[in-house]
Amino acid sequence: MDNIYIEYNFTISPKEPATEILIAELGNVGFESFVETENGVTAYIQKNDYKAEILENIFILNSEDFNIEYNSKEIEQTNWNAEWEKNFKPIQVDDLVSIRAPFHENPNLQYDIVIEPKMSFGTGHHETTHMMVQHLLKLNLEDKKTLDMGCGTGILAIFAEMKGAKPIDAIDIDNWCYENSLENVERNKCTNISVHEGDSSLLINKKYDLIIANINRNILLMDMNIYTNCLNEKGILLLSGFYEQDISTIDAEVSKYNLKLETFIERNNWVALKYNKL
Ligand SMILES: C[S@@+](CC[C@H](N)C(=O)[O-])C[C@H]1O[C@@H](n2cnc3c(N)ncnc32)[C@H](O)[C@@H]1O
Repeated sequence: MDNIYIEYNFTISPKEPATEILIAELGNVGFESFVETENGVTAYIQKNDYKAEILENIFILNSEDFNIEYNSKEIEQTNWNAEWEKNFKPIQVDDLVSIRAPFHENPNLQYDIVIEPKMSFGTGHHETTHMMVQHLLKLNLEDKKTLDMGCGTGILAIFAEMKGAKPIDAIDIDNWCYENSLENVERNKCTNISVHEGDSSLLINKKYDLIIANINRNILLMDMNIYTNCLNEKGILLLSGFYEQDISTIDAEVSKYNLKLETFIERNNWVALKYNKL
């Protein structure tokens, strides 16, 4: 019985950011693994963990902003790791950074990030993560007190430490991401990162030289006053998780707090913005 799984194929439109939300929800109800597909995601749950409420949860997720449909089938699981290895391809950013799973060969670039994402977001495959790594690459992070808000797998905090940032707080609202970040921090032998489970309520009386927040448009707009309040003078704020057409709304909000947009990167209509505090 243990190796009988139910495979769910979800079709999600538009695909982002609903895929991320769905993966987090499915993780909470016992799904074990996820493979992103062209139109959504395929997720697996052991048959003996399956409960009828799962379908209700998925139904609740449908909203005016996105639509999720699915079909499911029972499968006999043979070698899950082999499936995983087939589907998680290593990533390279600007020929300087490699992001890979422990079972991939090290391509020996300047920076080598090893991530076992399991159910968390943050393998470098997504445009937003890729662009945040590109921004970080260009910065001098030596001894910069850093916050990675919405850390997912911990990838950006880990890269910030590799570039000399310290101390670093990595925060995620999701318990799975918290656990996964702890594992990845250890896997990359990082010693300057504290991982916390929670949200912006953890930021009272905190101060940083650099804040990295790859979350989504609505959370960023909602919490911007708190993030910017934590930023030291001349500090840097990197934001991603939204589309090019959202720049004016985000910029109107961030500009209220004495920050100036210096530059941005765009990739497949996703953007990552760099702000300086005046
Ligand atoms: C787009 S992922 C980014 C992951 C990683 N930082 C990266 O760049 O690949 C966004 C993360 O933000 C987390 N998140 C969502 N809302 C949050 C909130 N209000 N406070 C903190 N984290 C949040 C999600 O659980 C998710 O792991």
